[in-house]
Amino acid sequence: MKIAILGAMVEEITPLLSFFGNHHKVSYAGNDYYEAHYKGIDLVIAYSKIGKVNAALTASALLMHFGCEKLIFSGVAGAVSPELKIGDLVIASSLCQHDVDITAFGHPFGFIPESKHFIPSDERLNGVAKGVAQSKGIALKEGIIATGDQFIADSLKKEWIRKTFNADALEMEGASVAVVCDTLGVPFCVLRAISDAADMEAGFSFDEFLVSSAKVSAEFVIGMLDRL
Ligand SMILES: Nc1ncnc2c(CN3C[C@H](CSc4cnccn4)[C@@H](O)C3)c[nH]c12
Repeated sequence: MKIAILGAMVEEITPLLSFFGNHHKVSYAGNDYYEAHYKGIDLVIAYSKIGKVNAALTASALLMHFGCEKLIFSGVAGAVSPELKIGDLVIASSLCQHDVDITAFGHPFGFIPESKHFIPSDERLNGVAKGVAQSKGIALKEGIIATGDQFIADSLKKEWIRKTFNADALEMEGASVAVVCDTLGVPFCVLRAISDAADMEAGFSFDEFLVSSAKVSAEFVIGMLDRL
């Protein structure tokens, strides 16, 4: 089994590279891919750089060039649901693009013709995650994650996203990874730990909690590998 573990920022995969110490770096199409092995699983670990375009390119390379058969995204996110606090884990039930707007042609926000409005994650991978959460006594919220090419630091924008997409968390890469994996028929899940509340304090909160929240997500992903 060959599994991809993808982040957007180097901080999101650093805990993974530390854990899987014995890795081999392959540079390809503008990214560095780290190959490792863990309990009989071949791993390819990478970070895409920020945003939907970068994430789509790296996810495509992981599947089409490296032949990964499953993809797990690990990283941080802004909270939309008031239940979610810093460090809390959320796994996507489905993902959408909050910055897609062709409503002028009668389409709902986030909808592109011949595409899915909300892309569903793989139920089996999500089930593994829930099992890990239960066995470790960790809270894991399953909900809609909204993706867009904007760092949201504004309660009004955040509220619009919550109202328009019923989102529980937001970030900048998940839905594009979802489109790539769903289109290529590769099971995926998107796991994120909360780094901020996507409000006017978001920038400061993000800077303070990026590293610790990225570690929460990465450690959880490692726990999932033991159950795959
Ligand atoms: N409030 C929020 N809005 C949108 N996305 C997020 C995220 C998730 N990641 C972090 C990072 C922010 S941009 C970036 C740019 N420069 C430095 C650091 N981060 C981007 O990869 C998306 C956490 N909180 C978010």
